[in-house]
Amino acid sequence: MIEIAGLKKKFKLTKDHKKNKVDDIDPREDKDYFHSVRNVSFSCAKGEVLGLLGPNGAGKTTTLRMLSTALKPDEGSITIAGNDIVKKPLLGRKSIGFLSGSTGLYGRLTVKENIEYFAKLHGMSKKDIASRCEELFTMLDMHKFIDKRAENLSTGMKQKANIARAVVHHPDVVVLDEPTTGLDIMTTQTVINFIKGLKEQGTPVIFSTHHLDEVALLCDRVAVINEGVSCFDGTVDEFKKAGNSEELNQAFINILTEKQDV
Ligand SMILES: Nc1ncnc2c1ncn2[C@@H]1O[C@H](COP(=O)(O)OP(=O)(O)OP(=O)(O)O)[C@@H](O)[C@H]1O
Repeated sequence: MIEIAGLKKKFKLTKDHKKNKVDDIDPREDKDYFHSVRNVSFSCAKGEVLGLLGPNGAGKTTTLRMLSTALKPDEGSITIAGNDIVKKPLLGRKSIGFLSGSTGLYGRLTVKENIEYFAKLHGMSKKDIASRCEELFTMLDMHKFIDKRAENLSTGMKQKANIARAVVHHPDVVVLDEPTTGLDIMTTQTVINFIKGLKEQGTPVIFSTHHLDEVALLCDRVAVINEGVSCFDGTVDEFKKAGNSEELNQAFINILTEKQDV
């Protein structure tokens, strides 16, 4: 179980930003700071998949980077099995498997060498590394390219390898930032099946997406962020009810625009 409560994160504005400021000021901007995340709360229990939704710039990536401990929240708590990982970031790094757009691989190493290397960094034994790699290479359909250098991979192969890297240490919670963006249909399906597999194993999964068909296929819960503030957290059925539509895209638009009587 992971519980996120009252997260806030602001960034100091640079001189360049202030200089290039346009008239249409974002409500999240004050004199010196941009308040990317102003009040975000949601939770995801064992065996649940949560879809994190929001328009471009809503604060999803900033929120997920706080869950990964890459960013320290200004306020709020992130609790996994009773431990606040904001206060215990090392424990957080162990507990969370995080995939972001900038998750990287060493180009000169093969895929297998990369995954083994990150497993070693997590202190896994040789035996555990061998069995975990075999499991992940099968789940993510990677066997055909595990001996290729990472610098020679296609976008889809790279993403699968990055996912394997993110979860190699059996994290308690898996957090994926737009895991299917830019992938072809076959690779998207493999990633969707992989998330289903994590769910079956009881691992809570939180992923951000702009694709509501993925929410329909995978999610038990939905959290919506708009301009850095949580505006919905509940089950998929509650989401449809709150958005007054059986159709997820329409429910999402209605929740954002509060036209819930449409
Ligand atoms: N380091 C930073 N300094 C200033 N502003 C930032 C910084 N990082 C993010 N922001 C701003 O915070 C807001 C939220 O960004 P974030 O990347 O979290 O949004 P998002 O919901 O993931 O968007 P998208 O769906 O487009 O990926 C954006 O307006 C962004 O420009």
